[in-house]
Amino acid sequence: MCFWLGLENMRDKVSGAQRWVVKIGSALLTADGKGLDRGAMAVWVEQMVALRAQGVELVLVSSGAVAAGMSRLGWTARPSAIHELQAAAAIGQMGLVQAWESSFGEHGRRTAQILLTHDDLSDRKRYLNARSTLRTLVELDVVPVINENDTVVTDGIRFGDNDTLAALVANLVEADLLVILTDRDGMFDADPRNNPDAQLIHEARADDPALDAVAGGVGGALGRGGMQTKLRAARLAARSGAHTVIVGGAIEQVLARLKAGELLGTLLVPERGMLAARKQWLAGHLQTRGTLVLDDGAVKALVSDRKSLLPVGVKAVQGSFRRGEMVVCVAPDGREVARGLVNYSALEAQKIIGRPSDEIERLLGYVDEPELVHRDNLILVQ
Ligand SMILES: Nc1ncnc2c1ncn2[C@@H]1O[C@H](COP(=O)(O)OP(=O)(O)O)[C@@H](O)[C@H]1O
Ligand SMILES: N[C@@H](CCC(=O)OP(=O)(O)O)C(=O)O
Repeated sequence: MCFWLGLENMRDKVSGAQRWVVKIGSALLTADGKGLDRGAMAVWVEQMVALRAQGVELVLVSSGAVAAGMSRLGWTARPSAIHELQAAAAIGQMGLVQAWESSFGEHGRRTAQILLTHDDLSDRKRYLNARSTLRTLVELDVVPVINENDTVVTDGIRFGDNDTLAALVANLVEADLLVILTDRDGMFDADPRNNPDAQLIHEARADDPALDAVAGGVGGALGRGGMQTKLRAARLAARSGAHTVIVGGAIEQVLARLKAGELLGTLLVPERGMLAARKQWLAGHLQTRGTLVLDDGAVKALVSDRKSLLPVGVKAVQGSFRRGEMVVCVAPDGREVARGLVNYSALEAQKIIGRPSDEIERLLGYVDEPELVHRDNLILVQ
């Protein structure tokens, strides 16, 4: 079976990527169940700090809470009772974030803990809230360390779904690259545990149906998802135009070498570019809930200058919508010019339209964003 795309410039997409989501699985982080592998963590941190110094924005998705908790509790076998796994995750999460915090701290870097669920990211309002927190953290030069909130959902600990969570995070922060570090060198054309002759797949299209057959098996003793969830994650990340690399976390200087354009692991390529993918996602998925009537200046700012919509350029608000819902933007003559995800509810929007953004705090008592609709969340009607 041959997946080689023969596209030499594909690795440029990896080395040129400006925003990376790096996901590290339990199998790697916990040295086969003997607690957190702090030495390995320090080596990845060193590389992530170097990437940051080269201008790469980083978000880390770290598994390992259950495994770290099991080791703190002295449990040698993974329990099957979900409530025990949840308790282990709650205990282990403390050690996990402490370890990342102190390791990044040695390089003068700060970290922040974010616990998310898939449901959080399918709810429009929570999606925008998570997005603005993460954007702000990245702007503040802090590395967000994300795990699933295992106390309130159990999919992650049942199915090893942190791969999917990492892909959803890649969509959320509009990453151009998702790097999934695992205990194998990448995706092989058969499960290497049972097939010693299995060959590493270097490159493939994320949507190639032939990959389903090779990613069939489930994961190891600590990790749970195996290649299946990694492939699903790559496909999800591809929906917002991100490339995915599945690669061995133990490979020496793995992140630094990927940045240098070296051919490591398995590169899964999206079918569409980032902007086209995001606009298609916006266009396809949402019902509209209201209308914003713009003045001529705002129409020009959106259509000719490709800017965000600020409250100052809106003359009227129609309909009833909440933060995160889709609204239609019309010109003074009623012609639709764009649609997008709105940052404020209809009631809030009523209070801030026609006003400069620096007055939002005085008018509402808080500020979510200076824009009413951010240009990344806006599709122009051609
Ligand atoms: N085609 C394949 N190529 C590589 N690994 C595979 C494949 N199919 C199944 N696997 C298994 O997936 C495991 C990695 O997944 P998992 O245990 O969930 O790790 P992680 O904790 O890193 O998410 C590997 O150890 C490997 O045995
Ligand atoms: N939230 C869980 C992650 C579940 C899991 O097994 O994920 P992974 O090792 O990435 O396949 C934990 O931190 O233990």
